[in-house]
Formats: sequence, structure tokens, C-alpha cells
Amino acid sequence: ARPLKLIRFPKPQKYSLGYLAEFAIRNMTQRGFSIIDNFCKKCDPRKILEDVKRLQDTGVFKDGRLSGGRTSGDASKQKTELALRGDKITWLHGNEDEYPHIKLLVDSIDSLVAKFNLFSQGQFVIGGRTKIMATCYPGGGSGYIRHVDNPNEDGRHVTCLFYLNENWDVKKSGGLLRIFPNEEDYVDVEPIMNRLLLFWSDMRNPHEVQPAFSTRYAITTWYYDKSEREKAKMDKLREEISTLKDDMVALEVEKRQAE
Ligand SMILES: O=C(O)CCC(=O)Nc1cc2ccccc2cn1
Ligand SMILES: [Mn+2]
Repeated sequence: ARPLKLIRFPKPQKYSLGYLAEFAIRNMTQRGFSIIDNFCKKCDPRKILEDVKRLQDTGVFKDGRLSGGRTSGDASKQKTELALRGDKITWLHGNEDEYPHIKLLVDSIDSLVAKFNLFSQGQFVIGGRTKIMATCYPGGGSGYIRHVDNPNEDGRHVTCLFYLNENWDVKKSGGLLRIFPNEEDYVDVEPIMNRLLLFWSDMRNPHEVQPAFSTRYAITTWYYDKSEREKAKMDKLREEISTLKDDMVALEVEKRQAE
């Protein structure tokens, strides 16, 4: 694999949302991902970090790996498990008044992504998003093994990652997000304060978080493609109906046996 040169977003002037959306789509179409630095204009990103830390102090962050893989509980394997999935996460709507700066950030990302439909040439239609995920990698070598966000067409089309790490030094603290947009290349993205990273959520962008040795915060949200999401929901309903039918047959058989 060879490192791809990271295109740095030109020094931001007062770009319109329309321009940013067009820039993001153009880059994502060409390279699978796009980076917008100094994304937050209206709010101070340090205030967003304060909100996330207050949220964290309420104790709602859970081990990400518990929702994913299993932990062995075996101390010797702990280091590896930490590198595989060491994130601590919590979900929120993003409109909570107790976290006004997170709300401001989410509203600006929503407004940017809403403009994507103007430039998608019908390839996709953004319709809605998941809840907001606040994540903290507590350092100590915590990372996230290479994965694809949406490998099975669950409807998620664009991953949006907003980083909150002031003066992050990769040499000291690791924590690079490495994206593999194709078989030969990879791209290393530093999780720096006020950086918005967007990429297609499907198989086009396998990615990993390399072990972090300082506390590393981010806010993530996924935007749905309307039709993919509708189909995924329909498939889920069909699955539930067929399970209910099986249950009914089983009950019918039990009833007969009891008679
Ligand atoms: O923090 C970063 O730079 C990216 C980390 C990352 O990929 N996180 C992540 C977190 C996830 C949590 C639940 C389900 C799927 C998930 C996929 N990706
Ligand atoms: Mn991911």
C-alpha cells in the first residue's frame, strides 16, 4: 500500500454551504472521501468538546466493543482487545438543549449534507440520518480494527466524522484514521480539532483507527440514502413477519399436542 497525498482544503474564506457541498461531493466522487478543515464558523469547537466532556461526565459512554465483538475478560488479551475496538460511545439526538454547541454543530452538518442532493445527479437522495454518536478513545492503545461502516446496505450512505482534538500530534499519540479507498492506496487522516471528514459508508471505504495514546474525541453521524433505507426497513419487516409466522405455526403445533 502506498500513501495517497492528502488534498488539503484551500484556506477557508467565507465559503457558501453550496460551494462546500459541491466541493465535498466532487472530492467524494473522485476519491471516496472529503475533508473540510475549520468547518465550524459559527461556533467555537472547544465549546463542542466541553459539551462532549460534560456528556461523558454523566457516565453514559459505553464500551463500543460490547455492542460489537465480545470481550474475553482475560487481562493478557486486553491490550489486543483495546486495539481492536477500544472506543467508548454514546448516542444522542443532537438537539438536546443541555448540549447547545453539539446542537449547533449537528445543525450545520445537517445543512451542509442537505445540499448534497443538489449535486448528486440523482445517484442518491439523502433523506434523514442516524442519531449522533459521540466517541472517546481513552488512549492506552485503544483503536478500531479495519471495518466497513455499512457492508450490507442498511441505508447509510455518507459517514460524517467531526474531530475535536486540539494540538493532536500523531507521532506522540497515534490515533490516525486510515482509509483504504482502493486496494493499493491508503489515506491517513489526522483527527484534528474542527476537521469534518466525509466518506461513502459502504464497501468503498474500509477504514481503521490506529492505536491512540492520548484521549481522542469525535462526533459521528450517518446520512441515509432514501431508497436504500426504505428497502432495508422493508426487508427487516418481511423478516419479522416470517419469524412471527414461524412462531404461530409452533404455537399451533403445541396447542394440537396439548389437546
Ligand atoms: O474515529 C474515527 O476516526 C472513526 C472511527 C470509526 O470508524 N467508528 C465507528 C464506530 C461504529 C460504531 C457502531 C457501529 C459502526 C461503527 C463504525 N465505525
Ligand atoms: Mn467506521
